[in-house]
Amino acid sequence: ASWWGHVEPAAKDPILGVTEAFLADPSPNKVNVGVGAYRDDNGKPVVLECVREAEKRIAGNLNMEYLPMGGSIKMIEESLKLAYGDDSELIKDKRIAAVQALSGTGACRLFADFQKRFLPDSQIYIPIPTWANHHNIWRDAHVPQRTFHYYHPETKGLDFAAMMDDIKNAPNGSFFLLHACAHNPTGVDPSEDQWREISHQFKVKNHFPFFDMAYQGFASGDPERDAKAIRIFLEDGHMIGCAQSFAKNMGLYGQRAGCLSILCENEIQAVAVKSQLQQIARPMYSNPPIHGALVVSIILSDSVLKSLWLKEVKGMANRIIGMRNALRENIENLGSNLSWEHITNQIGMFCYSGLTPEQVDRLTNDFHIYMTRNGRISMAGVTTGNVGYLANAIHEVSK
Ligand SMILES: Cc1ncc(COP(=O)(O)O)c(CN[C@](O)(C(=O)O)[C@@H](O)C(=O)O)c1O
Repeated sequence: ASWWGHVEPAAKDPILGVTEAFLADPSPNKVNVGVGAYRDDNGKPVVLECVREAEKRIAGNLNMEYLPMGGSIKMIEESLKLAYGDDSELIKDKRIAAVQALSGTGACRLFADFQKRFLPDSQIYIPIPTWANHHNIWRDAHVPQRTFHYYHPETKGLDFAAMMDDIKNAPNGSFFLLHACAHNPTGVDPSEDQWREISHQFKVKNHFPFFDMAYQGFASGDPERDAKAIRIFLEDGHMIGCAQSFAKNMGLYGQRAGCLSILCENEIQAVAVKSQLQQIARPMYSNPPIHGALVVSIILSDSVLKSLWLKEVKGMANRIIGMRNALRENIENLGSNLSWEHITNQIGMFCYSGLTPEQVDRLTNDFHIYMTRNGRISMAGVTTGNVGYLANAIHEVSK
């Protein structure tokens, strides 16, 4: 008998499977608005100027040594300043346990495994809907999942009342997964006032907030503004966890550059927590990749390169905002009698269009347009060259 004859083919990943289907399509006017990867107005991937400059500085000073289990100290330092603030007292007081992670996915997984190991009876509340892979991550970490209301299908906005009910009704001291900005897949974020109410309720209930911040700078174009939710929670004294990614906002997708941080009561606790995070990493991948961490460190620690990065990330955000306006206008000009206001109300990489799975299938089969079946449109794939074609197809399948 064969060893692996019983192994079944895995189901297609709901997001990465769309990319595979797109690549396999020979049609010349195919459009990929599936995976959340930024494209320029020619539909091409972008390597930022600040990254190119960092690469020039690295070239010739090759270093292939192991990083420590916790990763690059410099990259961690710069990541924490981005998330917690340049002059954060918490950083000065060394209260943040932080390790370099394998991008945002790795940061979430490291946290989930840490949560399981040190609070084995805890569970986690995950928003409806959320990034598909969140469910896989906490499932594989064997942390039971609960859900909480987030998106309101009728208004295509936030279901704040239902969300607050779920927060109030959850057992005290529950873990909640929160998207810091640019919620995936809905593009719907709480307002600043709503974040303040959420933070207050989390204090009342002593809930634990775990922020997944995969798009800092990508939502509004301003990393400081996109960290507002985290800053509100920190001002209110919450102990938080935070997953950071440099995949989108620095275009380092394949470099797998990210950071996991856990705010502790004091330095002694932070040292203990960091040492345990390293013990989880060691048998998983031992230590993280060096190159992406070097690029991030060089850009964020050099004032000229950092301001170039800020300009470029704002440019990416602005192009997407421009495409939101263009897509909405194009569909409205075709005489659609549906409301498409949500396309410009929503923020970040994605538009939650409200198209049904069947309508999405028609977009793919009849128009060679690729998006996830939940109707999510990666706005980064929309260009001045394809926005008219996309609008027409959306109108055709939704009228
Ligand atoms: C909320 C959220 N958190 C974490 C990640 C992980 O990203 P990384 O590990 O590369 O830093 C993504 C990326 N999600 C996608 O953009 C997407 O939803 O299309 C895509 O990259 C993916 O992996 O699915 C995300 O949307």
